[in-house]
Amino acid sequence: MTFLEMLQGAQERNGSMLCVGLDPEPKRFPGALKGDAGRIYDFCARIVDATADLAIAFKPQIAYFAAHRAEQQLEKLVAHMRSTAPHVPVILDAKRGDIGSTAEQYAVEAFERYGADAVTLSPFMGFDSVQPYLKYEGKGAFLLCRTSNPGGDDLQNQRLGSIEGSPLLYEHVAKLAQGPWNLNGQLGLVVGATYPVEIERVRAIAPRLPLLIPGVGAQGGDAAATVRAGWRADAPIVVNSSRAILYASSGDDFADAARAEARRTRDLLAASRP
Ligand SMILES: O=c1ccn([C@@H]2O[C@H](COP(=O)(O)O)[C@@H](O)[C@H]2O)c(=O)[nH]1
Repeated sequence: MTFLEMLQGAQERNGSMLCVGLDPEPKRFPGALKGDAGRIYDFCARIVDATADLAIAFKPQIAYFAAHRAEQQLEKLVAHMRSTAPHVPVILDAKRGDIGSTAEQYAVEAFERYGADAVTLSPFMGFDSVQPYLKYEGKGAFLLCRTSNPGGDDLQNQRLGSIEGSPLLYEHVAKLAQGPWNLNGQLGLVVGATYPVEIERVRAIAPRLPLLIPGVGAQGGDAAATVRAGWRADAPIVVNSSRAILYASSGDDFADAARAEARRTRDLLAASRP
């Protein structure tokens, strides 16, 4: 089954556009887990168990594991997701981007070591930095396009020509991903929920691509405006929330609180569909 087929399946089965982001910070863990980097797996597995029937995808952010020397816990966590929620795809948020020979190693890391279904990539180094990932049949890759952070303006909103009407950089990335770069049909784009106008623009350029949309929850993006701008029946949107779900409670009820916040967000997204 391809990544896109998995996404469609999870969207229908769980009635969801919500991606549960896994950004574990031991200092924010509750109770007996607090401060213990050796318990990252335990914390995340509880979140996975509590939200598996509410999510279109899980998105572990690799930095939160690597920073704590917890790569083996990430491997174990992906194996746990496979057995608990085999229908929910795993997007490894790694934002890789390097020359082809190095990209090949990053692709092995994402798809063979961790067994992810999709990965996030920076398109900044061009097509040969993306190509190694496309050789993995059925695996997905989301290219950073119009990111959720304010500094995204610095490059992504620059015009590529001097005349009025020349495309902005993020528009050009969307065109490449929708067209000539999409060799395996599994490319998608990252567009921030903090910029719904740009989501609408990306949707117009790339009507058939899945969009990974971080920025609701802790970053304050407008969930309803996001769905209005990006939703299409035939191209999933994957709206990520990490901290707002993971740290919905700092007490021993953290998994129940995470479930309640995930359900609230899933239902808000569903109710905002045009
Ligand atoms: O443009 C982007 C691309 C990726 N991210 C990642 O998404 C989550 C957001 O976490 P929240 O706690 O929901 O704010 C995090 O892993 C980022 O690295 C993004 O925020 N914006």
